[in-house]
Amino acid sequence: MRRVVCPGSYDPVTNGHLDIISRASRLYDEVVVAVLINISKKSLFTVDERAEMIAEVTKQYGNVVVEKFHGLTVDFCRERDIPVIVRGLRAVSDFDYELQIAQMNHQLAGVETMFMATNPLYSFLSSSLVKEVAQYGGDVSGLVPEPVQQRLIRRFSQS
Ligand SMILES: O=C(O)c1ccc2[nH]nc(Br)c2c1
Repeated sequence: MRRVVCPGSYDPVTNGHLDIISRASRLYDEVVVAVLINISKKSLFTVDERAEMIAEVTKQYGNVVVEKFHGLTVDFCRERDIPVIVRGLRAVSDFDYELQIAQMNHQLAGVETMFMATNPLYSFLSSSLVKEVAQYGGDVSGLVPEPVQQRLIRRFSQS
């Protein structure tokens, strides 16, 4: 079974992420979306909320599973015998960092990284920017899945 992992913080999942996940789900037998638990980084949504949102918006693909992890991505891959990481590249500016991480992951554990060019519609998109816009009442429809938009509206109306 050809399995890949799509690691990230997904705080929250955006349509850019979903574009990569959906395309990977058509290329591989199973896509494991690995939500990073990073206690040193303040997040808007808890890791469980983030995982729930991803599971909700990917369930129609039928071959996407969502897991949570902390530590090195290559350790996650080793523990689950997953040989490939899939990462999106939004713009040239992503490449330097992503190449460095990919080379380190190969050095550490022989894990390969397959890069996918994100849909140009989402090249400007990041979870951080979406949160910033939503925090000030900006309309992020079309940038995040509808359930995520609703959660953003609720979250910022509470604060
Ligand atoms: O949302 C982010 O922070 C983020 C980062 C890096 C990324 N690469 N490809 C995608 Br889609 C992507 C999204």
